[in-house]
Amino acid sequence: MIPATGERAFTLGDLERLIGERAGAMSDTSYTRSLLDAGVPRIAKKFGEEAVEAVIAAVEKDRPALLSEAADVIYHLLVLLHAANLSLDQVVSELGRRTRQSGHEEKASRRPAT
Ligand SMILES: N=c1c2ncn([C@@H]3O[C@H](COP(=O)(O)OP(=O)(O)OP(=O)(O)O)[C@@H](O)[C@H]3O)c2ncn1[C@@H]1O[C@H](COP(=O)(O)O)[C@@H](O)[C@H]1O
Repeated sequence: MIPATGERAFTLGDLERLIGERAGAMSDTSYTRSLLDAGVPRIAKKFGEEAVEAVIAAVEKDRPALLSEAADVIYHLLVLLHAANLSLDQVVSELGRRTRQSGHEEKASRRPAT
C-alpha cells in the first residue's frame, strides 16, 4: 500500500510498487503503461534523455532543475528496470556487494597497474 502524503516518507520502494500497479492500467490514463507499451529501447532512450537533461542542469548549476531532472531520471530508471524484469532489491544488493571495496580499488583491480 502506497502511503498518502504526510503519513510517512515516500520511498523508492513505494515508487517501484506504484509503477508495478500502473503497469496494469490503460495507456490513455497512465504514462507508465504507455512507456511500457513502447518497449525497452524507447524507455532506455527516454532514460538517456532525462539523464542528459540532468547533466545540463548540473553543469549550469541550476539546482531546482537538477532536482526535478534527478526525479525524472529515477522514475524512468525504475520503469526501465520493471520492463527488463529487474527489481530495485536486485540493484540494492549489487550496491551492497560493492561496499566490500572502494571504487578506486575496484577500478584498479580491472587492469594492471601502470
Ligand atoms: N514520477 C513520475 C514521473 N516523473 C516524470 N514523469 C513523466 O515523464 C514524462 C517526461 O516528460 P518529457 O517532457 O521529458 O517527455 P514527453 O515530452 O512527455 O515525452 P515524449 O514526447 O518525449 O515521449 C512526463 O510525461 C512526466 O509526467 C512521470 N510520470 C509518472 N511518475 C510517477 O508514476 C505515477 C503513475 O503515473 P501514471 O502511470 O502516468 O499514472 C505517478 O503518480 C508518479 O508518482
